[in-house]
Amino acid sequence: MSSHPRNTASILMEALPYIQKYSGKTIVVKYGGNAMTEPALQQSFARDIVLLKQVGINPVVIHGGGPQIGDLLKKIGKESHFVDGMRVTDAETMDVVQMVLGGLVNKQIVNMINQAGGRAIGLTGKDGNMIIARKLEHATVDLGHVGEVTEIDASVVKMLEEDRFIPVIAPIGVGKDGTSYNINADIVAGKMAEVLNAERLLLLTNTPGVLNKAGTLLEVLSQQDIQDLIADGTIQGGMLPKLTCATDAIAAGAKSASIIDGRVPHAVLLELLTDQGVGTMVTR
Ligand SMILES: Nc1ncnc2c1ncn2[C@@H]1O[C@H](COP(=O)(O)OP(=O)(O)O)[C@@H](O)[C@H]1O
Ligand SMILES: CC(=O)N[C@@H](CCC(=O)OP(=O)(O)O)C(=O)O
Repeated sequence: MSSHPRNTASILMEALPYIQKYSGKTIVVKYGGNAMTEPALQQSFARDIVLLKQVGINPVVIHGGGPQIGDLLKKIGKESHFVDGMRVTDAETMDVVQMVLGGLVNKQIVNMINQAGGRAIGLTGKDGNMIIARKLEHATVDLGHVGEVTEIDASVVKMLEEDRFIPVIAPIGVGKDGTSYNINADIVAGKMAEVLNAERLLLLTNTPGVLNKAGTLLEVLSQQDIQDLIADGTIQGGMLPKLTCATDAIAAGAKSASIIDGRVPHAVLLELLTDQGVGTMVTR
């Protein structure tokens, strides 16, 4: 006997309690540069975001664009260097970061969401003095214009949310003196989730989630697990800022943070509105 294929009614019945649970709540979604490479996946991401808004949930999109910054740097003959998952950012690189994140990538995502039937507004952290930052001091390397968030004024985000818009935010901060800062998008997403008191924080990336040394997906991670996995080198590179921000968001009151596989079509809907998870959930 073959099992019955899932019909629309059963899918909707499964989604309904989740829609009720998240109705009127904010969900911060970090859309990583590695997860946004294929047009079909971009469209399914945009559809998911629009659908959330249409059923009364408030998505706030924070995007990355590391590979896209790397591509333009390469075209002008500059190599990318990363330390602990952070791009070493001299003044010229900072200009490229602003062009790529604030211009190209931000407007591509805005356009995708609008094409899918939503009303997205793209901003950087400079708009409305939203993301105030200072230089991130690293113990051994001068990271240049890499910033850390000192303050987020989310009033513009709240205003947009209430007015049926979907905010799409590039992780560029500004110092009190007007200096521009390049901030890892995961960190911005985590801080934004804290400030907005978001119900969920989803970080979309290009792996199934957090993997152990044998390459097996770790579906749930506690704070202690994370410390152990960082200490033994299992978690490294681009995964470090994700788990730092997940840990910080949870310490600040978020119930959970999830690192999910952005290569799975409709990953956002699957993670939020079905019983099935698509990655790693970080808990207390
Ligand atoms: N334990 C781990 N499990 C999964 N990925 C890991 C792990 N440790 C390091 N990584 C790396 O982190 C990367 C994801 O971070 P990053 O490249 O910054 O993605 P994004 O652009 O989505 O932010 C993965 O592609 C992988 O190379
Ligand atoms: C300081 C720092 O590293 N900033 C990142 C900002 C973009 C980002 O975070 O992009 P992904 O999410 O696609 O990795 C960068 O320059 O690549």
